[in-house]
Amino acid sequence: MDHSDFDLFSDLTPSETALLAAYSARITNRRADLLSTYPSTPAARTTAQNRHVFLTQRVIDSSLQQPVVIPSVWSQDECRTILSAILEYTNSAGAWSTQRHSAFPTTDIPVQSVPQISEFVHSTLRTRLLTSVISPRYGFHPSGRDLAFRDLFFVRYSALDPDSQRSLGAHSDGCLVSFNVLLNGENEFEGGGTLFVKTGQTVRIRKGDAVVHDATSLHAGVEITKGVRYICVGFVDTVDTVRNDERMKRDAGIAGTKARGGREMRMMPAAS
Ligand SMILES: O=C(O)CCC(=O)C(=O)O
Ligand SMILES: [Fe+2]
Repeated sequence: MDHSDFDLFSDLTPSETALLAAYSARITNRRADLLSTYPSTPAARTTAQNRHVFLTQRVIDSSLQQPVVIPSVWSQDECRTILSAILEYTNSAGAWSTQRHSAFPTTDIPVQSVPQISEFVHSTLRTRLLTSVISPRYGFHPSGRDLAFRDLFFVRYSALDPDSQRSLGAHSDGCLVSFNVLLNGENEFEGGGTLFVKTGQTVRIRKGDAVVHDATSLHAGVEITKGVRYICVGFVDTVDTVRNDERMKRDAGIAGTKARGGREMRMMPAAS
C-alpha cells in the first residue's frame, strides 16, 4: 500500500476544521490561564513553574532568542591554567573523544575528567554564569537554585591535521540554555565562532568570554581554517530534569562519561 500521499486531515469538513481550531485555541487559553495563576516573580515560583514560564516566554519574546556575550568569565590566567590542565590530561591520561554525543558529535572531554580544575570550572561557572547571568536573564530563581549543568565539556577544533574536527553542523542542544567560553587566544586560529542560523550572525568572542543562548536556536560551530580553537561548552537545564536524567542513566546501568540520555544529544534541525 502506498502511503506517500496520505493526509490525515484532508477529508475534514469545514465544520470539523473549525472544531479543531477551537480545540487548539482552548488548549492555548488553558495554558495562559494556568500561567496566570503563578506568582509574579521567579523568586516566588517553584522550579517547575519557572521552567513552564520560560518555555512559554521564549517562544513569544524574541529578545530571549538572541545570544548574549558575557565578557571575562575567566581571566587570561585562569584560561591558561585550565587549558594547561586539559593538555596535560590529554597528553598523558586520556584522549579526546568523539563518542559522547550521539548526534552532531564534538571532539571533547568532560570537565570532570580533568580533576585538577574540575571543581574550579564547575564553581566559577555556577557563580559567574548560572547564578549571576543565566538565572535572571531567563527568568529563574535569583539564587541559581533552579538550574544545573546537564553536561559540561571541553571541545577542540583543529586545522593542524586533516583528520581533526574543524566545525560543527547546524543543530540545537538538548537542554534549555547553552553557552561556550573561549579558552585560547582568538588570534590562535582563523575562522571559528558560533553561527546563529536565523539571523546569520556569527558570534566571535575573545579568550575568557562566553556566549550564552537559548539551546533551541539553531546554531553551528564555524569551520576553522588555521590553528586550534578550544572552548568549554555547557548545557544548562532545570535541576529536576538533570536529576531525572541521572536516575534514568543509573537505572539503565549505563556507567561513566559515555552515559547519554536522549536529551544530552544535539538534535537535528526540524524538517521544514
Ligand atoms: O563551536 C561552537 O561555537 C558551538 C559549539 C556547540 O554548539 C556545541 O558544542 O553544542
Ligand atoms: Fe550546540
